[in-house]
Amino acid sequence: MSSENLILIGMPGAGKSTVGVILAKRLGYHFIDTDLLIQAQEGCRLQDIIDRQGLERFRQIEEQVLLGLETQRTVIATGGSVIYSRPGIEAIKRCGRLVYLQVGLAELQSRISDMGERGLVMGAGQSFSDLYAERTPLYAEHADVFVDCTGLNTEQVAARIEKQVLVGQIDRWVDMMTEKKND
Ligand SMILES: Nc1ncnc2c1ncn2[C@@H]1O[C@H](COP(=O)(O)OP(=O)(O)O)[C@@H](O)[C@H]1O
Ligand SMILES: O=C(O)C1=C[C@@H](OP(=O)(O)O)[C@@H](O)[C@H](O)C1
Ligand SMILES: [Mg+2]
Repeated sequence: MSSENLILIGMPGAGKSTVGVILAKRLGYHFIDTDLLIQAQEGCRLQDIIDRQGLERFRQIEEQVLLGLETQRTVIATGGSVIYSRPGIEAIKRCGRLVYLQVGLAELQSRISDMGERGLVMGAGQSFSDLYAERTPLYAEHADVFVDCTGLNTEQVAARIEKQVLVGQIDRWVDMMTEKKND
C-alpha cells in the first residue's frame, strides 16, 4: 500500500464510519471520521448544528473541515453530504483515492433507523429515495474505486476495498511502465 489516504464516500448508512475503522486496522493506517472532527470543533452533535444553525451553515462547516485535512496513511470516513461541496471534493481528491461504497436503496433504508436524529442534509419535502437518486450520480462521478457492498458484512467490505485498491495500484504501475517503454 502506498502512503496516500483512502477516502470513503457514499450514502448515509453505506458503512463509511463502521468499515473505515476496520479497514484502517487491516492496513495499519490512521482513521478519522470528518463527522467527528466537525462535532469536536463545534462542541455539539451534527443534528444540533443543523437544528440551531441550518443546513447551509452545516455545509459550510463541513467544507471548511475538508479543506483543513492534512493526513497521510489515513482512512478518512466522510459524511454523505460532502458530495455537494465542489471545493471540498477537490480537497479530498488531492489527499488520496476516493472509494465509493455502493449499497442499494432498500439495504440503506433498513440500516438507517434514526433518520430524524442523524442530521442528514436533506431539503424540506425530500425523501430518502429522492436523496439517493440525486446523489448516486455525484458519488459515481468523483469515485476512483467502486466497491459493490451488496450482501457483504463489514469485514468483507473492508477486505474487498483492500483488494480493489491494491489491484488499482498494480494497474496504475503497469500503465506507467508501459508508457515509459513506449517513450
Ligand atoms: N456491510 C454492512 N452490513 C450490515 N450493516 C452494516 C454494514 N455496514 C454498516 N452497517 C450498519 O449500518 C449502519 C450505518 O453504518 P455507518 O458506518 O454509520 O454508515 P455511514 O458512516 O456510511 O453513514 C450501522 O448500524 C452499521 O453497523
Ligand atoms: O448524508 C448526509 O446528509 C449526512 C451524513 C452524515 O454522515 P454519514 O454519511 O456518515 O451518515 C453526516 O455527515 C451529516 O449528518 C449529513
Ligand atoms: Mg458516518
